[in-house]
Amino acid sequence: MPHLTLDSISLSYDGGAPVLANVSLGLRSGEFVVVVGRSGCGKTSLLNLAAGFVTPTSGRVLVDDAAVKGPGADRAVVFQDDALFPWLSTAENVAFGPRLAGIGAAERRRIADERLAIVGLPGLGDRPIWRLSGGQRQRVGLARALAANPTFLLMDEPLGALDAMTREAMQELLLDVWGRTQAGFLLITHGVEEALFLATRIVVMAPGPGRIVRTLAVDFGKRRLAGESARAIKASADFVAARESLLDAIFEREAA
Ligand SMILES: Nc1ncnc2c1ncn2[C@@H]1O[C@H](COP(=O)(O)OP(=O)(O)OP(=O)(O)O)[C@@H](O)[C@H]1O
Repeated sequence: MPHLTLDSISLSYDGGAPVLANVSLGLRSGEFVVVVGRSGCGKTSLLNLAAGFVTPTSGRVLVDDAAVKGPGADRAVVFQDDALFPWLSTAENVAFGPRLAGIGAAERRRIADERLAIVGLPGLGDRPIWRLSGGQRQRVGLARALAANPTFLLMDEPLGALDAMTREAMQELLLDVWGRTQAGFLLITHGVEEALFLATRIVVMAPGPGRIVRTLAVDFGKRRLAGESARAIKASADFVAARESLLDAIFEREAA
């Protein structure tokens, strides 16, 4: 099974103080790993290492057994800012990667339409980007990431700019897409409930220097995909207990 590995990573930018110290993290196909932690603990740096945008000061980033030397089509990235091209149509945005890969117009359109259907925007391919809502634009960003059939999907606060209701709908969509693709998902969020609802594994980081302080296996997302309602899951005693435990870990509170 394909796996992405961060092995004993340390990172300093430009010879400065260490931002990450001895961080090890694995991501396999079919896993949904969510990284949480206070501002500045190095979450985005971790994702940028996995994406190949940043090189570690020491340690190794591997896909299977091969060293990552830069960005690759196997690792798609979705940012908070959807970063769409306003001068291209929705379908052209989705099929931007396939266009760079030299795929012809008809096949590009087929890929775009299929990915738009997966993210719940069937038939919107011809719409200009400026006529989409914020939530729709974020879906297009997700569809674009899916266009390359990535093995790993790396997401940095993808829902952070959305209003609460759109965000909840997008959480459901992410679960659905994860369930269909069985890619390995790595997501950074400041939302504790979001982390619990989506993850198969939650990784808690702490700053000074950035490091992993706790790892938590959860199955609320799997329960949702098995048909339990989101409301029932979030109101359940085990969800509430897991939320408290996660908050303790993030804010280093002692258990009462
Ligand atoms: N390109 C860079 N050059 C120098 N320092 C950087 C760079 N990127 C991040 N840093 C520093 O590294 C530390 C970790 O930043 P990072 O963005 O990885 O944390 P984060 O946990 O994602 O933060 P937030 O939750 O606020 O987004 C911070 O002190 C930040 O100022």
